[in-house]
Amino acid sequence: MATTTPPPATIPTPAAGHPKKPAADGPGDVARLRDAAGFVREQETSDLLARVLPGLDGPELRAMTERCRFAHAALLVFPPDERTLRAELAASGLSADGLAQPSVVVRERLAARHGLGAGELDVRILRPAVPGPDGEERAVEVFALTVPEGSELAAVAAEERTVDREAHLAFDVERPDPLVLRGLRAGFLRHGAVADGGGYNPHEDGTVFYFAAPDETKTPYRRVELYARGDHRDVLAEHLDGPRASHPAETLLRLLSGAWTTQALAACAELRLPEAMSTSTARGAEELARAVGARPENLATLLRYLAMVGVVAEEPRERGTFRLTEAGLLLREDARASMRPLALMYGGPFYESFARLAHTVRTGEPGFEDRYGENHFDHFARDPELAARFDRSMAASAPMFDPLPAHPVVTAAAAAPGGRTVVDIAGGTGELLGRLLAAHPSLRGVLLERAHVVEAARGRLGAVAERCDFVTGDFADVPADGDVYVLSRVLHDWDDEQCRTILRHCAAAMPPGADLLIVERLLPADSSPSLATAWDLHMMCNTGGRERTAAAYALLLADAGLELVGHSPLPLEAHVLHARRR
Ligand SMILES: C[S@@+](CC[C@H](N)C(=O)[O-])C[C@H]1O[C@@H](n2cnc3c(N)ncnc32)[C@H](O)[C@@H]1O
Repeated sequence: MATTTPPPATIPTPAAGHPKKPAADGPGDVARLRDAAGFVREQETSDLLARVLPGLDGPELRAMTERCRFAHAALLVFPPDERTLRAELAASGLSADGLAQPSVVVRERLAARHGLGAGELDVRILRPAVPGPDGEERAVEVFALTVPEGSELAAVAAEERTVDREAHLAFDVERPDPLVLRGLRAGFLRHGAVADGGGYNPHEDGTVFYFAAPDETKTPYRRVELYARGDHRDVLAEHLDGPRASHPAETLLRLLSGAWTTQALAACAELRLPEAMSTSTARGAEELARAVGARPENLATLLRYLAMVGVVAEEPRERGTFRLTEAGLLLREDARASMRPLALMYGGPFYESFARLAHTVRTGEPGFEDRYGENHFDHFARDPELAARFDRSMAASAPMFDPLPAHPVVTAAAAAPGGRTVVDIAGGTGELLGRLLAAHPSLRGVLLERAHVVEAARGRLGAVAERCDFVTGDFADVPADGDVYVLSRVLHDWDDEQCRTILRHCAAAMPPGADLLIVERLLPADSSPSLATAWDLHMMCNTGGRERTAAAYALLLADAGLELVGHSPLPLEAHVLHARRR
């Protein structure tokens, strides 16, 4: 599908005639069209998905088959003129009377590939219908590049016919919504397909996601398309952000301008732009500028950038007006697990410390300490406003705690007679402990924190604070006699030696049958992309800590006389590790 398609041009139906000989080597276009039609006619969606994505089977294949259906196979042909194109279609058993539209996208791709001006190329698109094995509505998508007799474009045709770069298979997504699209996309990527561009077509009100098929794919088609009716640019932004085949300099330019995204999000939060916007009604830059106290022209520039990264969306039917996306909604102060404080932290103090990353790599000293002259916890402790913002920014990831009240260690403690106690070590403002106590009225809690954080936690815990003791202290003060000990996002703040000390304090305080739950992101054992890899850099630069693999945590635990008995995933790529005394 084209991302932008001008209005249709009608090509008059020619008198029937014999197609001319192909202008180049390899199978002629009639044979290629006939093969494509046969392919479309025969394929069952389920079989085809399994061939496109080898390894896809069982419930995942069934789920995908329920959500998308094979819609067309596409190919590029090279007729010398319109009349021949129609004759070739007829000779291949395809309807020759459809409307032909100019195809902007394929024309531009061809021009870029062969170093030609797009104006020199006439590319049309037709979609003759071909029913599937059970009469399903399908088509062959035919792109036609006009290659007049004797034209120099014959060389282009010869190469394209051999490599068949425009050939692709397309699946229409049934009842598309962000969840379904993310699931399908994840399935494609998991089975070796690679994101390869896409776009939103306002004329058709449809969103297309392109993939390069996996190397082991078992069809002759190397590209696959998922097509979803409607405007799904939020999901598309994620798709386009992934690894793409592009010029190396383009890759680097995108990476080098990454800091601008951090600052655009921080500016958006600072201006309280999300509070002035809605997800349903689009507003123009002038109106928004009045609402947030900004200069309209400059705000329009910021809005366009924010639209590019998917935080706002430009209204396709009314250019220059913008609405908030689901991601943008999270930057509102009053959103559940608001990310506004995080945006201000990453665009503020942590932005400045990251400018010292090379210093950290060279010397081992955290960039934060080089910039502010002290450890980041001490620095925040001396600035109540900053401390409150840091505490709230930690709460932004609180959805990762959602499954923890149902963790077997917690439910067993809650079900045990006599009332059990959960000790949350460096528990912040009690985001996690509060959830555990609210879910299990039989549990009591102890929150150990630094003085200023204890005060904030007392205020935040509300009614469950009655079942909680607040202890001001250090890691050396871990209370004894608890049943479940929690270390959530604490160990990654510290180097290995400091972690051993913290874990030894825990082990010394834990009665023999007690459990320890550790919440952290785990570095993957291989080089697969993960949030932990990014936060590994963040911890190194800001706290002198690090993210670790499960195996590295097992070793640290063992050094403190503890044993890792298992771990399970949590939302936002976090994990909960379960340890006991050996
Ligand atoms: C990254 S936050 C994690 C907070 C909370 N556990 C969570 O997951 O949201 C780390 C916490 O460690 C606390 N902390 C730092 N140094 C500490 C120390 N020496 N003793 C006790 N707590 C400390 C900080 O105040 C901060 O709240």
